[in-house]
Amino acid sequence: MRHADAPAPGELLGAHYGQCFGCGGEQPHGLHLAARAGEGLSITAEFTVRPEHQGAPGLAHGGVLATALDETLGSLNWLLRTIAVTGRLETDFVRPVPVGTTLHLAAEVTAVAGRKIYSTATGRIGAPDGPVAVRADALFIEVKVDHFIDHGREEEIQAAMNDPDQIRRARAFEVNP
Ligand SMILES: CCCCCCCCCCCCCCCC(=O)SCCNC(=O)CCNC(=O)[C@H](O)C(C)(C)COP(=O)(O)OP(=O)(O)OC[C@H]1O[C@@H](n2cnc3c(N)ncnc32)[C@H](O)[C@@H]1OP(=O)(O)O
Repeated sequence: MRHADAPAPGELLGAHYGQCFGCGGEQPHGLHLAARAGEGLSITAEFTVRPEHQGAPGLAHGGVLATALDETLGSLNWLLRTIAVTGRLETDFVRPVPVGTTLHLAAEVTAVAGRKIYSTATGRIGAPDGPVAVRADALFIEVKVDHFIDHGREEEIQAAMNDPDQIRRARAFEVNP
């Protein structure tokens, strides 16, 4: 179920953590992916491929495209208000994606079973109805916030926990404030 406090359809989610390689504004080479809440348990997002994202000359690196899918799929957890991490990400690379392309991503939750959240995403070239370049099926696993506190490097964990902005602090860990 979509959480009662989930952002309204059309609302931009903003970065969940400034240092996130997928969405954070403080990562100069990051994807700066912008995700927006959709209807039900769905998300749309956009990401423009920059020269620092290349694999082959003039083309996006496949791992970067997988990151864009992972980040979009991970954003679904904000609609559920569930803390979860990627357990499995199965990716199809259908078309090469040139530098300069804006990839239009769409993701939705397909099922939830206990701690397991199943979801799927596509990335299309140039427009929301453009040709499909990438797609992925994912399994996210719900975790406690201790997952990050126990495994994350101390200095970043402390900095995130000491953030005086309650909403930003909660979102760094994807916790319901
Ligand atoms: C200051 C810092 C702030 C940081 C703030 C971050 C906030 C977060 C926001 C994220 C925003 C988005 C960003 C993108 C999302 C990432 O990229 S997350 C990062 C990448 N992922 C990881 O690092 C996860 C690493 N893996 C793990 O920690 C552990 O393997 C997991 C996933 C927690 C699972 O371990 P576990 O809790 O012991 O669970 P376990 O009992 O083994 O499995 C539970 C169930 O899942 C199934 N399962 C587990 N793994 C798999 C698998 N790979 N395949 C199939 N089934 C599996 C099990 O079979 C089991 O099924 P059932 O028996 O219940 O039917």
